[in-house]
Amino acid sequence: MIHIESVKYDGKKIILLDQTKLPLEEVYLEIETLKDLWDAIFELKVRGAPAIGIAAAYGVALGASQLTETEYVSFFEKYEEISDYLASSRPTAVNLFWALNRMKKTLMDNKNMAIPDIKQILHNEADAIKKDDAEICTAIGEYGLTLLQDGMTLLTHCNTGGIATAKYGTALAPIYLAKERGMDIKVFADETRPLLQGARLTAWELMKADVDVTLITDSMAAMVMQQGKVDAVIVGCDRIAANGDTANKIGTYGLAVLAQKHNIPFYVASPLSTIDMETSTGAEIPIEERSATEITHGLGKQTAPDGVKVFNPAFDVTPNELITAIITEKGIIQAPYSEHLKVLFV
Ligand SMILES: CSC[C@H]1O[C@H](OP(=O)(O)O)[C@H](O)[C@@H]1O
Repeated sequence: MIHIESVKYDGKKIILLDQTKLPLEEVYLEIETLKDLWDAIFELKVRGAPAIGIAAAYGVALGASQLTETEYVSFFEKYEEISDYLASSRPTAVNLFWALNRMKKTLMDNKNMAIPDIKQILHNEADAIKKDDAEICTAIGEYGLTLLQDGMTLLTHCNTGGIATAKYGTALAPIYLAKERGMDIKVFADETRPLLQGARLTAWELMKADVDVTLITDSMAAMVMQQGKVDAVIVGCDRIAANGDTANKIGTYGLAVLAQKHNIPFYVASPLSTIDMETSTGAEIPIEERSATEITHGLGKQTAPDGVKVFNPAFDVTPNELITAIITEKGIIQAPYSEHLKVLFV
């Protein structure tokens, strides 16, 4: 697999692969202000729960590096403003908050250090979050691989590949490892309306890795399952509640219902950083609602009448009872999730 780093930081600027330009252009943005980073996260120039967390970690490191406060109390106050600002960019992917919390803890754990040293420590911690994520996604790939057999066809939704993480991705990680080990795995990729992450990003990523991928519209998923063409569904996630209810890209819940109807395993691939034990059920997961124009003017072309009412939730919640297993870096978790997820955090 050709690894593309979608988020980098050199101490003065964050370099982001602009995912809104794919698949036609590979454009890298040089982000030097917090507003530009906030906008990049909100506009999905950087996207995917783990990648959002990594970008936010570099965001507070960048913001801290630009602070002029020379003593801890005022430095910390300004730092909190930076962190709270980035936390307001998108509400659903818990990795954003997990990364910001880890960075703030690092700052507080080093409050007796000199300010210049604190700034370097924050940079190092953000690098560690990225490095950890690459190892975590590799481990998710290894565990996910144990669920795959040569000749299987998988269906996936949205984009959960290398560009959404530090490497390999989550749901795509086992697919990449299978390819690297010479296994014959085929993939149906849902285009994933309205922003088409599946068509624009997953199809692009998998073709670059020479994986056999077939693009379908979201509405075709039912038919390919009905025709017996899908051996398993594997998706990513943005937040898993303590009982296993899972928020993921809009359309995921429908796939889970279809998978149950057709007796097809439904797997969720998730780093522990996307499991939110503070949120007890899916009903409490904040679901981002996005602008009407993403639907009425999909990618710039008007396809609906002016003034039409629109509902545009970016995510939905799959009840835990529809999930066959959750693939994490610590192993494959099955129901009862309330019991089995808790064990991961002891
Ligand atoms: C490993 S990516 C997880 C998750 O993030 C995506 O959402 P978005 O494209 O809005 O950032 C999608 O829900 C993926 O499954």
